[in-house]
Amino acid sequence: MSPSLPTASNARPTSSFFEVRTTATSGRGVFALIDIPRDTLLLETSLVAASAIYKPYAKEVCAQCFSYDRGVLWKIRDNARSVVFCSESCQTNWTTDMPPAALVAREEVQNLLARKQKLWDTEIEDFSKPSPEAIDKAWTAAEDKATLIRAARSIPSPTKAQLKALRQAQSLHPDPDTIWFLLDAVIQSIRQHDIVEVTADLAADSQAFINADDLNLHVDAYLSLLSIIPHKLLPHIQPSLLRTIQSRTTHNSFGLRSLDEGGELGTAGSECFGFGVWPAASYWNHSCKPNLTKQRNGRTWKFWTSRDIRAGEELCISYLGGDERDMDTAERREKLTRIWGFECQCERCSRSATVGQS
Ligand SMILES: C[S@@+](CC[C@H](N)C(=O)[O-])C[C@H]1O[C@@H](n2cnc3c(N)ncnc32)[C@H](O)[C@@H]1O
Repeated sequence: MSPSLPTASNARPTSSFFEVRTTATSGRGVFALIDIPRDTLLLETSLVAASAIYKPYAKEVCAQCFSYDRGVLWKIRDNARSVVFCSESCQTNWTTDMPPAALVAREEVQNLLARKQKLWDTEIEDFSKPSPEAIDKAWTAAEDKATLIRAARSIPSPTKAQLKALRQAQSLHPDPDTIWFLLDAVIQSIRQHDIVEVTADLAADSQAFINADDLNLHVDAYLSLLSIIPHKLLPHIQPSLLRTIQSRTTHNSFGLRSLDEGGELGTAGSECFGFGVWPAASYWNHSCKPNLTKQRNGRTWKFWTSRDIRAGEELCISYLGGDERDMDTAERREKLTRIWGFECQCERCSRSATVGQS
């Protein structure tokens, strides 16, 4: 019997090629169960927990397949929902896949953002991550407001305090990238019921916010969503969902990049116009000498062996997307620590740390 390709539709991937198990230094990793020849397709997954296209690219990236053509504006537009498409079939697929209330929710968010013309500072200078206690405190305070807002929107005669909380939430200036990402998490959780459990299994970051402002942006986006989206979606906007997805994003995101330029297809040498979380693809550890290559095709990520693999070897991708080839150990470690927040323990780095190679 030939090894089966996992579908990885709704759980930690299992396959006759590999298994997920605990490593000595890097949490869980994926290990080959058998010898695997070069160029073998090991995993194909299109299950996305949430994704976002950065605001400057909103008219240049297809909302369905993430196609990007060097800044060309796509002509098929749905301005009311702030999405563009590279083809009519992408528009049809995107629209058909959306629950009707989600389409209305996108309109409400777009209306809100169009009214609030705040210019967002992209230069981040403060990198003091809030502690887990500060994060808990902020969400607990938000929950008190959320209870009032939910009541103001749901009961026939809300109290003054409930109406005040609703008005305050409606006057917030949510950050576009944050509110679109959180709304997408809510929409995906409606479309795929077990996505929260699947995402919760991923490596968590207890300090997932860049700084206190970033934490506030998330809380504000949560309260804004509660204050404007259709009633039908209110029960789906739960802090547990938003906190789960947010705390998994830093360790498990894949950059959305143009597919047409240098380096490994879909990863390096290209512009990054957004990001997303593909849970089944989030168990590969990083290696500075990877034995897998990855490629995105539309919403699907595929992973292949880039050389012959022996049973028992760990299967790794490069989080540096090919840049690792031109960097020395110190540069690689610096970049992985800065962007991904871990000190690389891969074989190449560990060897060079002991024998002084790059
Ligand atoms: C996408 S997850 C990979 C799976 C993860 N090890 C787990 O247990 O779920 C990325 C996280 O794995 C760990 N990791 C991945 N590659 C590593 C490496 N080369 N050295 C040390 N830690 C690594 C880091 O904590 C990183 O944030």
